[in-house]
Amino acid sequence: MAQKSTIIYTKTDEAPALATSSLLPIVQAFVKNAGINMETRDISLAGRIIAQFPERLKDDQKISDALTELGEMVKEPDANIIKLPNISASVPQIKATVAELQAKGYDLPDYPEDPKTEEEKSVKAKFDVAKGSAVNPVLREGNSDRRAPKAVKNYARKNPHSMGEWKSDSKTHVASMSSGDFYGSEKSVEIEEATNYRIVFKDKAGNSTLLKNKAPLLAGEIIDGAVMSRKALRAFFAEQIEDAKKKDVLFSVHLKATMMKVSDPIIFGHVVTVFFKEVFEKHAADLKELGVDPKHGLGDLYSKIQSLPEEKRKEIEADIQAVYAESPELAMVNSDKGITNLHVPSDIIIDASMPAAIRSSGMMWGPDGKLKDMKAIIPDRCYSGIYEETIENCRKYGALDPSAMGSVSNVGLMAQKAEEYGSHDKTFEMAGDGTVLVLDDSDKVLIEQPVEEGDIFRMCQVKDAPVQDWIKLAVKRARETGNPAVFWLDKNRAHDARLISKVEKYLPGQDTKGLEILIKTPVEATRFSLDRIREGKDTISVTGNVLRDYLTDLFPILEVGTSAKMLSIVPLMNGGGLFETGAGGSAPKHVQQFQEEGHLRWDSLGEFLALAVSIEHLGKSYGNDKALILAETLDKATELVLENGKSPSRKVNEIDNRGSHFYLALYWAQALAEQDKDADLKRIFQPVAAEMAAKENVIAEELLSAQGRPVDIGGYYAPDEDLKSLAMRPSATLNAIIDAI
Ligand SMILES: NC(=O)C1=CN([C@@H]2O[C@H](COP(=O)(O)OP(=O)(O)OC[C@H]3O[C@@H](n4cnc5c(N)ncnc54)[C@H](OP(=O)(O)O)[C@@H]3O)[C@@H](O)[C@H]2O)C=CC1
Ligand SMILES: O=C(O)CCC(=O)C(=O)O
Ligand SMILES: [Mg+2]
Repeated sequence: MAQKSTIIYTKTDEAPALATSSLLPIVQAFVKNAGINMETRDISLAGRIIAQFPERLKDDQKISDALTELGEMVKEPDANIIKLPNISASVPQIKATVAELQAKGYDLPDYPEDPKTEEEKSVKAKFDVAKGSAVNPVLREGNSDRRAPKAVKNYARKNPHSMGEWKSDSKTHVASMSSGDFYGSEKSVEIEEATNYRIVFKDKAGNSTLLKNKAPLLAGEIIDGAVMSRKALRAFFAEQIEDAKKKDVLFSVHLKATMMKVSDPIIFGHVVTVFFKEVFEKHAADLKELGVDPKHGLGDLYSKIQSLPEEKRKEIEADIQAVYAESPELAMVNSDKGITNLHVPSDIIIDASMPAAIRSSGMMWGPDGKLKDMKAIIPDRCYSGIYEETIENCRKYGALDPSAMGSVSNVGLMAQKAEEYGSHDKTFEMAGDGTVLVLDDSDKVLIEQPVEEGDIFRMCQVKDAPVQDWIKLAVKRARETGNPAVFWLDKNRAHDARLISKVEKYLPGQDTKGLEILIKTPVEATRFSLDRIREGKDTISVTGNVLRDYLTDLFPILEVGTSAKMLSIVPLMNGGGLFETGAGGSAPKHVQQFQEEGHLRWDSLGEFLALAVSIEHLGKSYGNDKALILAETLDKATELVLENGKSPSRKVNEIDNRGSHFYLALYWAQALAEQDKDADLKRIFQPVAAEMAAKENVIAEELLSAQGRPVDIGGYYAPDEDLKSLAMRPSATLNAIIDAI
C-alpha cells in the first residue's frame, strides 16, 4: 500500500544512481518538514537480478522484488513515484552484472546462453524478467505527457547549445526496406466482445505448435499481427552494404534492442552476420562451438574467441580485418577503442542515436575518429520516415536554430503495455515455414500470417481505456496551451487506421471548441511540426508508444540540447502519479568520465522538475499546503540554477553534478526563507539559507577539489554504497548543514 505522505524515489543505475547519492539526502532533509517521507526502491539491474534468486543468497544479500511491488502500487490512487532512468539490459550487460555480483560473493548462476535442461530454462526465465526494458512497461499504468518547461526553453533560447551546420550536399540518408517488413505485412482487428486469444503456428504438414497460451482480450481492444521476413531483411542488408560503399558513407544501424527485446536483437544478429558473412561462414563450426551469438554483437564474438588457441584466434581476427578492408566504413560508438556500431546492440539505441547524428550535421564518427556522412539503416518503415523527413528538412533549410525555434511536446499512448513496446511475450522467431494464427475462444481466426523459417512474427495490443485516456489528455494539453495537437497516424497502416477510427469516435465526446486538432501521417506531421518550429511556433505531437519514445529525444535534443531537461509526467489511470525524470537514459559515458577523472557531468534537471511536480501532486491530493510551498520554491530554485549557470559543465575541474545540487539547495533554502505563506518553513530555512550563503565559497571549493583524479566506487553495476556516498558527498561543510536540518 502506498502511504499518503510517501514519495517513492527509485534507485537505478549508472549516472542517475550516482547523482541520487548526492541529491536524495538534500531532498529528504527539505521535504521532511512538510511531513513527506521519501523512500527508495531498488529497481537497478543488479537489484532486479538479485531479487530473482533469493533461495541462493544469504539473508544480508537478499533484496525484495521492488519492481513487482511498484507494479502493484501504480494501480493505487495514492501512488506517487519518481522514476529515474534505469538500464534496459542487453545480454552482455546482464553477464557483466552477474560476474560483478559473483565476485562480490553472491552465489548467482551464470546466464544460460543456450538452456537445455529444465533447470537452465528456469534460470534463464528469471534473468529474462530483468532483461531489456523490464521496468518501464510495468510502471507505466498511464499515458505520457512530456514537454520542455518554459524556463528550460527560455534558457535554451538565451543560451543556445551548439548545433552542427547542415550542407545541402550532405550524403546522409535513411534506408528502409521496401517490402517484407512489419509495415508492409501488418494486419489489425478490433475485438468486439471480450474473449481470449492464443497464438498457434501451423507448419506446411499441418502440425500445430502452441506459441502462446490463452490470454485475455477486452472489448474494444485493437490487436495487430505483422511479420519481418528473414530473407527480405538479409537481402536488404546486403544491398545497403554495397550501396554504402558505393556512396562512400558510413554504414550505421539504428534499432531499439532494449525495448524491442525479442525482435530487434534478432534483426541486429542478421546485420552482423550479413556484414561479416565470410567470417561467420568460414568459421561456422568454431563459432558455434564457442557459443557465439550474433544477436549480442561483434563484441560477443571478440570476447569468446579469446579462449581459442592463439593461431585460430589470429586467423579469425585476420578474417574480420579482411572484411573491414572490403566493406564500407562502419559508424563508431567509440573510435579510440575500436568499438563499432555492430559491437553491442544496447549501444545503438535509435531514440538517442539518430537525434545525436542529426544534431552533428547528420554525421557520425568514423573509424578514423572523424565525423562523416552516414547511411542510417532503419529496416522497418513504420517510423523511419520521420528521420528521413527531418534530414531532408535540414538539408534543405539548414540546421535548426535553438535560439529561435519553437517546441514540439508529446502526448504518448503508453498505458498498459501499449503497442510494440508490450509485444515481447507475443513475438516469435519462426522455426519453419507455415502460418501463424491468432485464434479466439471459439477458434475464430483473428489474424493469419504466412511465415517462412526465421521470420519474426509479432503481435501487439492496445486496450480501449488507454486510448480514450490518451485522446482526453491530448485535448487537455491543447486546451491548456492553445497549441495545435497533431495525431501522428498513418491511414495506410492497418493499426493506425483502426486508431484513427477510435480518434474519430471519441473526439466528439470531448470539448474541442476552438482547438486545432489534426490527424497527419508521421511524415506529414514531421514536416508540419518542423515548418512551425522554424517559425518559432509550438505544436503538440500526439503519438503511439514508439513515436512517443523517438520524438521525446528527437525534439528535445534539437531544441534544448538534451532530453534530460524534459518534464515527463505519467498521470496514472487510477489517479496516482508517476513522475519520470527527463526522457533520456542512464548515460554510461558519464560514469566512465566520473571513474577516470572524478567529474560527473550528469544534469539532474529532470529530477528537479519531476520532484517539483511530484511534491505538488502530493500537496494537491492531500491538502498539504507545506508541500505546495516546497514545490513552488523548488521550481524557483531550479530556474535560478539555470539562470545563474549552475548546471554541470562537461569538463573536469568545473562545476559538476554535485555542485549543481549544492546551488539547488542554496536557492531552495533561500526561496523558503523569503516566502511568507508558511512561518514554520520560513523559520526552519532562514538559518539554513544564511549558513549556506555564508559558506558558499568553502563548499564550492570542497566540491571542486574532489575532482581531477580517478574515483573508485567499488563496482559498476553494484557499487559500494558507502564509497559511492563518500564520492558523491565530498563537502563536509555542506553535509553538516544538510544533516542538521
Ligand atoms: N527512461 C529510461 O529508463 C530510459 C533508459 N534508457 C537506458 O539508458 C541506457 C543508455 O541509453 P542511451 O541510448 O545511451 O541514452 P542516454 O540518454 O543515456 O545517453 C545519451 C546521451 O544523452 C546525454 N544525456 C542523457 N541524460 C543526460 C543527463 N541527465 N545530463 C546530461 N546529459 C545527458 C549524454 O550526452 P553526452 O554524452 O554528450 O554528455 C548521453 O551520453 C540504456 O541502458 C537504455 O536502455 C534509455 C532511455 C530511457
Ligand atoms: O525502457 C526503456 O528501455 C527506454 C525508455 C525510453 O527510451 C523512453 O521512454 O523514452
Ligand atoms: Mg526514449
